[in-house]
Amino acid sequence: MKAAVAAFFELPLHEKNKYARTANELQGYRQAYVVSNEKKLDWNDLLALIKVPSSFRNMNELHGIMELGVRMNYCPTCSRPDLVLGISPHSDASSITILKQDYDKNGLQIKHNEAWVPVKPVPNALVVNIGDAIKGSNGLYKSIEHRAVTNNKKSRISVATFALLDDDVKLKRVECGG
Ligand SMILES: O=C(O)CCC(=O)C(=O)O
Ligand SMILES: [Fe+2]
Repeated sequence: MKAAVAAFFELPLHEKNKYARTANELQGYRQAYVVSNEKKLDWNDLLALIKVPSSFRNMNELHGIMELGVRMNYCPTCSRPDLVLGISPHSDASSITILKQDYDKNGLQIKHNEAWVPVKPVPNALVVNIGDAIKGSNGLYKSIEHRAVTNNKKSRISVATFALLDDDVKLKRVECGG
């Protein structure tokens, strides 16, 4: 999978732009390389896809018709990683997110007690994050704020898969425990 994602991002820009995301579209390719004096901005390329696998069409009450969103991120090396972020701080709109990150590069950080804590990659392991939809339905779980940093030695690829809710689903509190 990583080789396929890398092969896409290594294509010349005019080839990648054949899949460019247009206005009002969530899917497609876009670049976000901007340096600003006021704010750290994103230093990455991304390709987003949204799919509704047929086996998910009669999903559960939480998701309605569940969509799977896949965001492939490519952060090239950056000579000034202090000036940019791979991906700015955010929480995911999903119920859960399953993230594959390069096992030999640090990048992902989560906010814990007001500090950014690196999530050390574990070979062959996936990171599972709780997203806003679970946070909204049950105060016990927190949708985690996270970001990705760049480095000046190696480019980094990550692939995040989001379990997304149908737009019409109303969030409600889930009772836990007994
Ligand atoms: O690159 C990472 O480790 C994080 C990716 C991420 O947060 C996202 O795509 O929503
Ligand atoms: Fe995220």
